[in-house]
Amino acid sequence: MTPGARVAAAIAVLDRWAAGTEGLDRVLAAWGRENRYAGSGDRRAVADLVYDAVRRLRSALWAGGRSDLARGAPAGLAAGPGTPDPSDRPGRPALIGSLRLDGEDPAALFTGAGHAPPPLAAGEAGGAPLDDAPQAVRLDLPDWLLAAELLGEVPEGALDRLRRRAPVFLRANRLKTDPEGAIAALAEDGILAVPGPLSPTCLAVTEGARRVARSGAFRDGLVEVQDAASQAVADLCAARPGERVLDLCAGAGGKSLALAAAMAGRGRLRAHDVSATRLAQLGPRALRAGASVEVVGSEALADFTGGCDLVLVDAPCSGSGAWARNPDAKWRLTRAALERLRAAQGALIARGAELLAPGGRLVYATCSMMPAENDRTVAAALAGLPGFTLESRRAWTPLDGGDGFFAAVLRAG
Ligand SMILES: C[S@@+](CC[C@H](N)C(=O)[O-])C[C@H]1O[C@@H](n2cnc3c(N)ncnc32)[C@H](O)[C@@H]1O
Repeated sequence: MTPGARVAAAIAVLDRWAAGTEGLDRVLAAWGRENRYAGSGDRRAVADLVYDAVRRLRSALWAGGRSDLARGAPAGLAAGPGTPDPSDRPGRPALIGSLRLDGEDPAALFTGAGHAPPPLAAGEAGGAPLDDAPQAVRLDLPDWLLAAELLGEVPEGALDRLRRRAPVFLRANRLKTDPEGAIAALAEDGILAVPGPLSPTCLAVTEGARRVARSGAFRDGLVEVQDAASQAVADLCAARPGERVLDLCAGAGGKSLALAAAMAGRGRLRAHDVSATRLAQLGPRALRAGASVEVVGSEALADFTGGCDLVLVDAPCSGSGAWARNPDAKWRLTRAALERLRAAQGALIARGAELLAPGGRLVYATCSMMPAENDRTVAAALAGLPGFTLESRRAWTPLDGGDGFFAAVLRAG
Protein backbone atom coordinates (compact mmCIF):
# COMPACT_ATOMS: atom_id res chain seq x y z
CA MET A 1 0.00 0.00 0.00
CA THR A 2 1.18 3.53 -0.71
CA PRO A 3 1.46 5.94 2.24
CA GLY A 4 -1.66 7.73 0.95
CA ALA A 5 -3.61 4.46 0.76
CA ARG A 6 -2.65 3.70 4.36
CA VAL A 7 -4.04 7.09 5.39
CA ALA A 8 -7.29 6.34 3.51
CA ALA A 9 -7.52 2.99 5.32
CA ALA A 10 -6.90 4.70 8.69
CA ILE A 11 -9.74 7.13 7.94
CA ALA A 12 -12.12 4.26 7.18
CA VAL A 13 -11.14 2.43 10.39
CA LEU A 14 -11.54 5.55 12.50
CA ASP A 15 -14.99 6.28 11.07
CA ARG A 16 -16.11 2.72 11.71
CA TRP A 17 -14.82 2.83 15.28
CA ALA A 18 -16.46 6.19 15.97
CA ALA A 19 -19.82 5.08 14.57
CA GLY A 20 -20.06 1.94 16.70
CA THR A 21 -19.28 0.52 20.09
CA GLU A 22 -16.55 -1.93 19.11
CA GLY A 23 -13.04 -1.56 20.53
CA LEU A 24 -10.30 -0.16 18.31
CA ASP A 25 -8.37 -3.44 18.21
CA ARG A 26 -11.41 -5.31 16.96
CA VAL A 27 -12.18 -2.74 14.30
CA LEU A 28 -8.57 -2.89 13.13
CA ALA A 29 -8.62 -6.70 13.10
CA ALA A 30 -11.84 -6.69 11.07
CA TRP A 31 -10.29 -4.27 8.58
CA GLY A 32 -7.27 -6.60 8.27
CA ARG A 33 -9.54 -9.61 7.57
CA GLU A 34 -11.52 -7.70 4.95
CA ASN A 35 -8.41 -6.38 3.20
CA ARG A 36 -6.17 -9.40 2.80
CA TYR A 37 -3.94 -7.57 0.31
CA ALA A 38 -2.59 -5.52 3.21
CA GLY A 39 0.66 -7.04 4.48
CA SER A 40 1.83 -7.00 8.09
CA GLY A 41 3.78 -3.76 7.49
CA ASP A 42 0.66 -2.11 6.10
CA ARG A 43 -1.47 -3.29 9.01
CA ARG A 44 1.05 -1.96 11.53
CA ALA A 45 1.29 1.38 9.72
CA VAL A 46 -2.51 1.75 9.59
CA ALA A 47 -2.77 0.84 13.28
CA ASP A 48 -0.13 3.43 14.17
CA LEU A 49 -1.97 6.14 12.24
CA VAL A 50 -5.27 5.21 13.89
CA TYR A 51 -3.89 4.97 17.41
CA ASP A 52 -2.00 8.27 17.06
CA ALA A 53 -5.23 9.97 15.98
CA VAL A 54 -7.40 8.41 18.71
CA ARG A 55 -4.93 9.24 21.49
CA ARG A 56 -5.30 12.92 20.64
CA LEU A 57 -8.66 12.86 18.95
CA ARG A 58 -9.94 16.25 20.03
CA SER A 59 -6.75 18.19 19.34
CA ALA A 60 -6.39 16.40 15.99
CA LEU A 61 -9.92 17.38 14.98
CA TRP A 62 -9.10 20.93 16.02
CA ALA A 63 -5.87 20.95 13.98
CA GLY A 64 -7.80 19.37 11.10
CA GLY A 65 -9.94 22.49 10.90
CA ARG A 66 -13.01 21.00 12.62
CA SER A 67 -13.18 22.86 15.92
CA ASP A 68 -16.93 22.10 15.94
CA LEU A 69 -16.30 18.35 16.03
CA ALA A 70 -13.41 18.83 18.47
CA ARG A 71 -15.68 20.70 20.89
CA GLY A 72 -18.41 18.07 20.60
CA ALA A 73 -16.22 14.98 20.94
CA PRO A 74 -16.63 12.38 22.17
CA ALA A 75 -20.40 12.82 22.71
CA GLY A 76 -21.06 14.14 19.22
CA LEU A 77 -18.51 11.91 17.60
CA ALA A 78 -20.45 9.03 16.15
CA ALA A 79 -21.55 9.76 12.63
CA GLY A 80 -23.94 6.83 13.07
CA PRO A 81 -25.58 4.87 10.28
CA GLY A 82 -28.36 7.42 9.74
CA THR A 83 -26.16 10.51 9.71
CA PRO A 84 -27.11 12.45 6.61
CA ASP A 85 -23.87 14.34 6.20
CA PRO A 86 -20.72 12.25 5.68
CA SER A 87 -18.67 15.40 6.22
CA ASP A 88 -19.46 15.05 9.92
CA ARG A 89 -17.43 11.84 10.11
CA PRO A 90 -14.32 12.35 12.23
CA GLY A 91 -11.82 10.13 10.37
CA ARG A 92 -10.70 12.53 7.66
CA PRO A 93 -10.27 15.69 9.79
CA ALA A 94 -8.68 13.66 12.61
CA LEU A 95 -6.09 12.19 10.25
CA ILE A 96 -5.40 15.58 8.67
CA GLY A 97 -4.95 17.12 12.12
CA SER A 98 -2.93 14.23 13.52
CA LEU A 99 -0.42 14.54 10.66
CA ARG A 100 -0.25 18.30 11.26
CA LEU A 101 0.38 17.77 14.98
CA ASP A 102 3.37 15.63 13.94
CA GLY A 103 4.68 18.49 11.79
CA GLU A 104 3.77 16.74 8.51
CA ASP A 105 2.01 18.37 5.58
CA PRO A 106 -1.19 16.38 4.97
CA ALA A 107 -1.40 17.73 1.40
CA ALA A 108 1.53 15.46 0.52
CA LEU A 109 -0.61 12.38 1.33
CA PHE A 110 -4.09 13.64 0.49
CA THR A 111 -3.43 13.64 -3.25
CA GLY A 112 -6.38 11.69 -4.63
CA ALA A 113 -3.88 9.62 -6.63
CA GLY A 114 -4.26 5.84 -6.54
CA HIS A 115 -6.04 4.97 -3.32
CA ALA A 116 -5.04 8.12 -1.43
CA PRO A 117 -7.78 10.31 0.05
CA PRO A 118 -9.02 13.25 -2.06
CA PRO A 119 -6.98 16.48 -1.91
CA LEU A 120 -7.64 18.98 0.87
CA ALA A 121 -10.54 21.35 0.36
CA ALA A 122 -10.32 25.04 1.20
CA GLY A 123 -12.08 24.55 4.53
CA GLU A 124 -9.56 21.93 5.60
CA ALA A 125 -6.65 24.31 5.92
CA GLY A 126 -5.31 24.55 9.46
CA GLY A 127 -7.73 26.18 11.89
CA ALA A 128 -7.07 28.27 14.98
CA PRO A 129 -3.87 27.47 16.92
CA LEU A 130 -4.25 24.69 19.48
CA ASP A 131 -3.36 27.16 22.24
CA ASP A 132 -6.75 28.79 21.59
CA ALA A 133 -8.64 25.53 22.14
CA PRO A 134 -10.49 24.77 25.39
CA GLN A 135 -8.39 22.90 27.97
CA ALA A 136 -10.20 19.57 27.46
CA VAL A 137 -9.48 19.75 23.71
CA ARG A 138 -5.80 20.60 24.30
CA LEU A 139 -5.44 17.78 26.81
CA ASP A 140 -7.59 15.36 24.79
CA LEU A 141 -9.89 14.49 27.65
CA PRO A 142 -13.68 14.21 27.90
CA ASP A 143 -15.25 17.43 29.25
CA TRP A 144 -17.10 15.69 32.10
CA LEU A 145 -13.87 14.25 33.46
CA LEU A 146 -12.14 17.61 33.67
CA ALA A 147 -15.25 19.41 34.90
CA ALA A 148 -15.59 16.97 37.81
CA GLU A 149 -11.85 17.34 38.55
CA LEU A 150 -11.63 13.57 38.56
CA LEU A 151 -7.92 13.60 37.77
CA GLY A 152 -7.21 15.52 40.97
CA GLU A 153 -3.67 16.85 41.20
CA VAL A 154 -2.24 14.99 38.20
CA PRO A 155 0.05 17.51 36.47
CA GLU A 156 -0.78 18.61 32.92
CA GLY A 157 2.59 17.25 31.78
CA ALA A 158 1.48 13.76 32.85
CA LEU A 159 -1.83 14.10 31.03
CA ASP A 160 0.04 15.26 27.96
CA ARG A 161 2.05 12.00 27.99
CA LEU A 162 -1.23 10.11 27.52
CA ARG A 163 -1.47 11.84 24.12
CA ARG A 164 1.74 10.17 22.94
CA ARG A 165 2.91 6.62 22.25
CA ALA A 166 3.98 4.79 25.40
CA PRO A 167 7.43 3.21 25.58
CA VAL A 168 7.84 -0.58 25.41
CA PHE A 169 9.09 -2.13 28.63
CA LEU A 170 10.08 -5.70 29.41
CA ARG A 171 10.56 -7.52 32.70
CA ALA A 172 13.68 -9.65 32.98
CA ASN A 173 12.47 -12.95 34.40
CA ARG A 174 14.64 -13.67 37.44
CA LEU A 175 13.54 -17.32 37.37
CA LYS A 176 15.67 -17.69 34.25
CA THR A 177 18.12 -14.82 33.97
CA ASP A 178 19.12 -11.38 35.22
CA PRO A 179 18.66 -8.03 33.44
CA GLU A 180 22.15 -8.20 31.88
CA GLY A 181 21.50 -11.73 30.59
CA ALA A 182 18.15 -10.65 29.14
CA ILE A 183 19.73 -7.64 27.40
CA ALA A 184 22.39 -9.90 25.85
CA ALA A 185 19.78 -12.47 24.70
CA LEU A 186 17.62 -9.75 23.12
CA ALA A 187 20.66 -8.37 21.29
CA GLU A 188 21.06 -11.73 19.51
CA ASP A 189 17.81 -10.90 17.70
CA GLY A 190 18.85 -7.30 17.04
CA ILE A 191 16.65 -5.92 19.85
CA LEU A 192 18.33 -3.22 21.89
CA ALA A 193 17.29 -2.73 25.50
CA VAL A 194 18.70 -0.78 28.43
CA PRO A 195 17.88 -0.84 32.16
CA GLY A 196 14.47 0.82 32.55
CA PRO A 197 12.80 2.93 35.25
CA LEU A 198 10.93 2.06 38.46
CA SER A 199 12.03 -1.55 38.96
CA PRO A 200 15.36 -3.41 39.03
CA THR A 201 13.90 -5.95 36.58
CA CYS A 202 12.65 -3.35 34.09
CA LEU A 203 14.21 -3.04 30.63
CA ALA A 204 13.35 -0.26 28.18
CA VAL A 205 13.43 -1.33 24.55
CA THR A 206 15.21 1.27 22.45
CA GLU A 207 15.25 -0.56 19.11
CA GLY A 208 13.37 -3.49 17.59
CA ALA A 209 10.32 -3.43 19.89
CA ARG A 210 8.19 -5.00 17.17
CA ARG A 211 10.44 -8.07 17.04
CA VAL A 212 10.17 -8.90 20.76
CA ALA A 213 7.31 -11.41 20.47
CA ARG A 214 9.27 -13.40 17.85
CA SER A 215 12.61 -13.24 19.68
CA GLY A 216 14.42 -16.16 21.29
CA ALA A 217 14.55 -14.26 24.61
CA PHE A 218 10.76 -14.03 24.64
CA ARG A 219 10.15 -17.60 23.43
CA ASP A 220 12.51 -18.95 26.10
CA GLY A 221 10.78 -16.98 28.86
CA LEU A 222 13.72 -14.70 29.68
CA VAL A 223 11.51 -11.61 29.26
CA GLU A 224 7.85 -10.67 29.51
CA VAL A 225 6.26 -7.51 28.13
CA GLN A 226 5.22 -5.51 31.20
CA ASP A 227 4.95 -1.82 31.93
CA ALA A 228 7.54 -0.31 34.28
CA ALA A 229 4.98 0.87 36.89
CA SER A 230 3.20 -2.47 36.73
CA GLN A 231 6.51 -4.07 37.69
CA ALA A 232 6.90 -1.54 40.50
CA VAL A 233 3.48 -2.59 41.86
CA ALA A 234 4.61 -6.23 41.87
CA ASP A 235 7.81 -5.16 43.69
CA LEU A 236 5.73 -3.31 46.29
CA CYS A 237 3.91 -6.58 47.05
CA ALA A 238 7.27 -7.91 48.35
CA ALA A 239 6.16 -11.51 47.86
CA ARG A 240 8.64 -13.80 49.61
CA PRO A 241 9.65 -17.41 48.98
CA GLY A 242 7.48 -19.75 51.06
CA GLU A 243 4.47 -17.41 51.32
CA ARG A 244 0.85 -18.21 50.46
CA VAL A 245 -0.04 -15.66 47.82
CA LEU A 246 -3.28 -15.04 45.92
CA ASP A 247 -3.59 -12.82 42.85
CA LEU A 248 -7.33 -12.19 43.01
CA CYS A 249 -7.73 -10.31 39.69
CA ALA A 250 -4.96 -12.01 37.76
CA GLY A 251 -6.24 -11.35 34.22
CA ALA A 252 -3.74 -12.85 31.80
CA GLY A 253 -1.27 -13.12 34.67
CA GLY A 254 1.18 -10.25 34.12
CA LYS A 255 1.61 -9.57 37.82
CA SER A 256 1.22 -13.24 38.82
CA LEU A 257 4.36 -14.02 36.82
CA ALA A 258 6.25 -11.17 38.49
CA LEU A 259 5.13 -12.45 41.91
CA ALA A 260 6.24 -15.97 40.94
CA ALA A 261 9.70 -14.66 40.09
CA ALA A 262 9.94 -12.90 43.47
CA MET A 263 8.92 -16.12 45.23
CA ALA A 264 11.71 -18.02 43.42
CA GLY A 265 9.58 -21.14 43.02
CA ARG A 266 8.93 -21.61 46.76
CA GLY A 267 5.53 -21.23 48.45
CA ARG A 268 2.01 -21.33 46.93
CA LEU A 269 0.99 -18.84 44.30
CA ARG A 270 -2.63 -18.90 43.18
CA ALA A 271 -4.29 -16.86 40.47
CA HIS A 272 -7.97 -16.10 40.08
CA ASP A 273 -10.08 -13.95 37.74
CA VAL A 274 -13.74 -13.81 36.74
CA SER A 275 -12.68 -13.90 33.09
CA ALA A 276 -11.82 -17.46 32.11
CA THR A 277 -10.66 -16.17 28.71
CA ARG A 278 -8.03 -13.92 30.24
CA LEU A 279 -6.97 -16.51 32.79
CA ALA A 280 -6.51 -19.10 30.02
CA GLN A 281 -3.51 -17.10 28.78
CA LEU A 282 -1.69 -17.62 32.06
CA GLY A 283 -0.94 -21.34 31.58
CA PRO A 284 1.22 -20.98 28.46
CA ARG A 285 2.86 -17.84 29.83
CA ALA A 286 3.75 -19.57 33.11
CA LEU A 287 5.15 -22.53 31.20
CA ARG A 288 7.38 -20.27 29.15
CA ALA A 289 8.49 -18.37 32.26
CA GLY A 290 9.21 -21.54 34.26
CA ALA A 291 6.76 -20.29 36.92
CA SER A 292 4.50 -22.35 39.09
CA VAL A 293 1.04 -20.77 39.38
CA GLU A 294 -2.14 -22.58 40.40
CA VAL A 295 -5.29 -21.27 38.71
CA VAL A 296 -8.31 -21.26 41.03
CA GLY A 297 -11.99 -20.87 40.20
CA SER A 298 -14.59 -18.94 42.20
CA GLU A 299 -15.85 -21.98 44.14
CA ALA A 300 -12.35 -22.84 45.36
CA LEU A 301 -11.69 -19.31 46.66
CA ALA A 302 -13.64 -19.97 49.85
CA ASP A 303 -11.08 -22.65 50.80
CA PHE A 304 -8.46 -19.95 51.29
CA THR A 305 -10.47 -17.85 53.75
CA GLY A 306 -8.06 -16.58 56.40
CA GLY A 307 -5.19 -18.46 54.79
CA CYS A 308 -3.24 -16.03 52.61
CA ASP A 309 -0.12 -14.09 53.59
CA LEU A 310 -0.56 -11.77 50.63
CA VAL A 311 -3.57 -10.96 48.46
CA LEU A 312 -3.07 -8.76 45.42
CA VAL A 313 -6.22 -6.96 44.26
CA ASP A 314 -5.21 -5.54 40.87
CA ALA A 315 -8.68 -4.16 40.39
CA PRO A 316 -10.69 -3.43 37.26
CA CYS A 317 -10.52 0.34 36.75
CA SER A 318 -10.89 3.18 34.24
CA GLY A 319 -7.35 2.47 33.03
CA SER A 320 -6.72 6.22 33.01
CA GLY A 321 -3.01 5.69 33.70
CA ALA A 322 -2.72 3.54 30.58
CA TRP A 323 -4.78 5.60 28.14
CA ALA A 324 -1.66 6.06 25.99
CA ARG A 325 -1.76 2.30 25.30
CA ASN A 326 -5.54 1.94 25.24
CA PRO A 327 -6.88 5.32 24.10
CA ASP A 328 -10.38 4.25 23.09
CA ALA A 329 -11.12 3.48 26.77
CA LYS A 330 -10.72 7.20 27.45
CA TRP A 331 -13.52 8.12 25.05
CA ARG A 332 -15.81 5.24 26.02
CA LEU A 333 -15.67 5.85 29.79
CA THR A 334 -18.86 7.25 31.30
CA ARG A 335 -19.70 8.56 34.73
CA ALA A 336 -22.01 5.58 35.31
CA ALA A 337 -19.31 3.11 34.29
CA LEU A 338 -16.87 4.79 36.65
CA GLU A 339 -19.33 4.42 39.53
CA ARG A 340 -19.79 0.72 38.71
CA LEU A 341 -16.02 0.27 38.71
CA ARG A 342 -15.73 1.98 42.10
CA ALA A 343 -18.34 -0.32 43.59
CA ALA A 344 -16.51 -3.37 42.20
CA GLN A 345 -13.20 -2.09 43.58
CA GLY A 346 -14.63 -1.74 47.10
CA ALA A 347 -16.21 -5.21 46.94
CA LEU A 348 -12.94 -6.78 45.76
CA ILE A 349 -10.97 -5.24 48.63
CA ALA A 350 -13.56 -6.60 51.08
CA ARG A 351 -13.37 -10.05 49.43
CA GLY A 352 -9.57 -10.02 49.46
CA ALA A 353 -9.55 -9.04 53.14
CA GLU A 354 -11.61 -12.14 54.06
CA LEU A 355 -8.96 -14.33 52.49
CA LEU A 356 -6.05 -12.88 54.48
CA ALA A 357 -4.40 -14.60 57.43
CA PRO A 358 -3.95 -12.49 60.58
CA GLY A 359 -1.04 -10.10 60.00
CA GLY A 360 -1.24 -10.65 56.25
CA ARG A 361 -1.15 -7.86 53.69
CA LEU A 362 -3.51 -6.86 50.94
CA VAL A 363 -2.10 -4.84 48.07
CA TYR A 364 -4.76 -2.86 46.22
CA ALA A 365 -3.66 -1.57 42.83
CA THR A 366 -5.13 0.19 39.81
CA CYS A 367 -3.70 1.55 36.57
CA SER A 368 -5.71 4.69 37.23
CA MET A 369 -4.67 8.17 38.32
CA MET A 370 -8.10 9.13 39.65
CA PRO A 371 -8.27 9.66 43.42
CA ALA A 372 -11.86 8.36 43.30
CA GLU A 373 -10.53 4.93 42.31
CA ASN A 374 -7.46 5.06 44.53
CA ASP A 375 -7.11 6.83 47.89
CA ARG A 376 -10.86 7.36 48.18
CA THR A 377 -11.66 3.71 47.43
CA VAL A 378 -9.06 2.60 49.98
CA ALA A 379 -10.34 5.00 52.66
CA ALA A 380 -13.93 3.83 52.15
CA ALA A 381 -12.88 0.16 52.27
CA LEU A 382 -10.78 0.65 55.42
CA ALA A 383 -13.78 2.17 57.17
CA GLY A 384 -15.47 -1.22 56.81
CA LEU A 385 -12.44 -3.28 57.85
CA PRO A 386 -11.81 -2.93 61.57
CA GLY A 387 -8.29 -4.01 62.50
CA PHE A 388 -6.84 -3.18 59.07
CA THR A 389 -4.34 -0.37 58.71
CA LEU A 390 -2.90 1.47 55.73
CA GLU A 391 0.79 0.65 55.76
CA SER A 392 1.89 2.56 52.67
CA ARG A 393 0.63 3.92 49.36
CA ARG A 394 2.27 5.02 46.14
CA ALA A 395 1.04 6.74 43.05
CA TRP A 396 2.88 6.92 39.74
CA THR A 397 2.15 9.13 36.76
CA PRO A 398 3.62 8.78 33.26
CA LEU A 399 6.14 11.44 34.32
CA ASP A 400 7.75 8.71 36.46
CA GLY A 401 8.54 6.81 33.28
CA GLY A 402 5.82 4.14 33.06
CA ASP A 403 2.03 4.12 33.01
CA GLY A 404 0.01 5.89 35.71
CA PHE A 405 -0.57 3.45 38.58
CA PHE A 406 -1.60 3.39 42.22
CA ALA A 407 -0.92 0.85 44.96
CA ALA A 408 -1.76 0.73 48.66
CA VAL A 409 -0.58 -1.87 51.18
CA LEU A 410 -3.20 -2.72 53.83
CA ARG A 411 -2.21 -4.81 56.86
CA ALA A 412 -4.64 -7.14 58.62
CA GLY A 413 -4.58 -6.82 62.41
C1 LIG B 1 -6.44 -4.60 35.80
S1 LIG B 1 -7.02 -6.09 35.24
C2 LIG B 1 -5.85 -7.23 35.89
C3 LIG B 1 -4.52 -7.20 35.20
C4 LIG B 1 -3.58 -8.30 35.64
N1 LIG B 1 -3.47 -8.40 37.07
C5 LIG B 1 -2.21 -8.11 35.03
O1 LIG B 1 -1.27 -7.74 35.74
O2 LIG B 1 -2.08 -8.32 33.82
C6 LIG B 1 -8.40 -6.38 36.25
C7 LIG B 1 -8.97 -7.77 36.16
O3 LIG B 1 -10.01 -7.89 37.13
C8 LIG B 1 -10.89 -8.87 36.67
N2 LIG B 1 -12.11 -8.82 37.49
C9 LIG B 1 -13.16 -7.98 37.39
N3 LIG B 1 -14.07 -8.24 38.36
C10 LIG B 1 -13.58 -9.28 39.09
C11 LIG B 1 -14.05 -10.01 40.20
N4 LIG B 1 -15.20 -9.74 40.79
N5 LIG B 1 -13.28 -11.02 40.69
C12 LIG B 1 -12.09 -11.30 40.11
N6 LIG B 1 -11.59 -10.64 39.04
C13 LIG B 1 -12.32 -9.64 38.54
C14 LIG B 1 -11.04 -8.57 35.20
O4 LIG B 1 -11.49 -9.69 34.47
C15 LIG B 1 -9.60 -8.16 34.84
O5 LIG B 1 -8.90 -9.23 34.27
